[in-house]
Amino acid sequence: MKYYLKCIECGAEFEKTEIIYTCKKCNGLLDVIYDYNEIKKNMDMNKLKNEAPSVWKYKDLLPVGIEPVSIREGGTPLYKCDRLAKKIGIRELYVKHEGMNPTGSFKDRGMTVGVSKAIELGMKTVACASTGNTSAALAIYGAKAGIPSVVLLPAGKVALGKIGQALMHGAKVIMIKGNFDDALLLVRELCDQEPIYLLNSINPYRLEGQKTIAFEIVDQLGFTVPDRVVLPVGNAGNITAINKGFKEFVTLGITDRRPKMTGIQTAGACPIVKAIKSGAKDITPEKNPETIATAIRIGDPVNARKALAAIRESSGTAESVTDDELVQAQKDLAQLEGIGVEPASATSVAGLKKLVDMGIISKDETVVCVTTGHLLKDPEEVISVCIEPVTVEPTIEALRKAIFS
Ligand SMILES: Cc1ncc(COP(=O)(O)O)c(C=O)c1O
Ligand SMILES: N[C@@H](CCOP(=O)(O)O)C(=O)O
Repeated sequence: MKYYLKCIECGAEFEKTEIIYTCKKCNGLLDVIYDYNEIKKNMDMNKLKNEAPSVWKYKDLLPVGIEPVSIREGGTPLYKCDRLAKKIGIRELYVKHEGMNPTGSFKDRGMTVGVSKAIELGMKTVACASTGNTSAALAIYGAKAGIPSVVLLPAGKVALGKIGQALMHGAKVIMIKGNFDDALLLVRELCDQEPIYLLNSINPYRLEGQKTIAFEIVDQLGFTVPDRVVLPVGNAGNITAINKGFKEFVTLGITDRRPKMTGIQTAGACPIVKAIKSGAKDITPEKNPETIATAIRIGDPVNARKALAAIRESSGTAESVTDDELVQAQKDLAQLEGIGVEPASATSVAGLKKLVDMGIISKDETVVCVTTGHLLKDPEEVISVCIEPVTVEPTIEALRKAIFS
């Protein structure tokens, strides 16, 4: 398949065989560009309409030419959430639950493509910085591929389940005395100096896997497009990737419009929201991001330039929510719809509610919220925000008392 890398800033083009993460001329972010006419010519519409969704269903739009390193990622449920919609006050709400991926987050979509690409390029070791989920996914796909993985985590700020995954799947886990942004700078330096393949979202190939969320949403809505997609934003790769997916379906003539991309951050870590609200060209990095949603505790999102463009060109918006608001949304998802998510994921629903209350999102819109990670990722947060279980003597009287009084 024909494709190449193109700088989003200066337009410089690079061969698909080059091992680069940013533009060699201006250091801008890179995009993967395909020959859409060729893809269109060879597109199997019958397969597209009838095969069950999964990342590799869309392999004609993915930059991998080998048998992929896969553990059946994607094909996550799109739930119609009428009780939650009623509580928020909108007509039609869906939740795309990415927590149902093999490692419990959307990162698997990126890593199945990213680690496959590493193998195709002949790389022997992979690495990332992570707030947790990226490291879990890298460890698992590295294990499946049979190559070592190195993960740098901000010490003391990663949810337990994610560290457990990275350790058990055999990654070299290194705690950095700093935040995620510090860890990312460090791992970029390492990968520039050593033959280690960087698989954070600055790697344009990894983001290609994540655009399949858009393809699946269209697929699962019977080849229609929602008015709006709302999702959490941290390092800002996912909102960029999903927007690219929707754009590609329009380019290929599969759909005829795109949803408004709406990014949600927390009040303690919201550089993208501030830039959108002020109309600034760039973000101002935040030095000390802080939030209960450790997955998006990020002050200097590396994909900010792509994400700001995605939000603006899709006529979307961005909003911040408090930790209290996201915990309430996490409970609503769990108790009204049976959808268990980690704190960062619940920002999508909290943000939707806030934007509906503010009158910015119309009650008549069809909205898809993306819930990015599973509840079991962060059991400590769950325990800290829920009522403690009661302990009773093993008698029917004590049991009755505990239940009925
Ligand atoms: C659970 C979860 N939700 C949301 C995000 C934010 O995604 P992105 O960094 O692509 O903006 C992340 C990671 O950053 C995450 O782990
Ligand atoms: N939440 C992310 C942080 C950024 O990872 P990225 O590689 O997608 O930029 C994580 O899980 O580590």
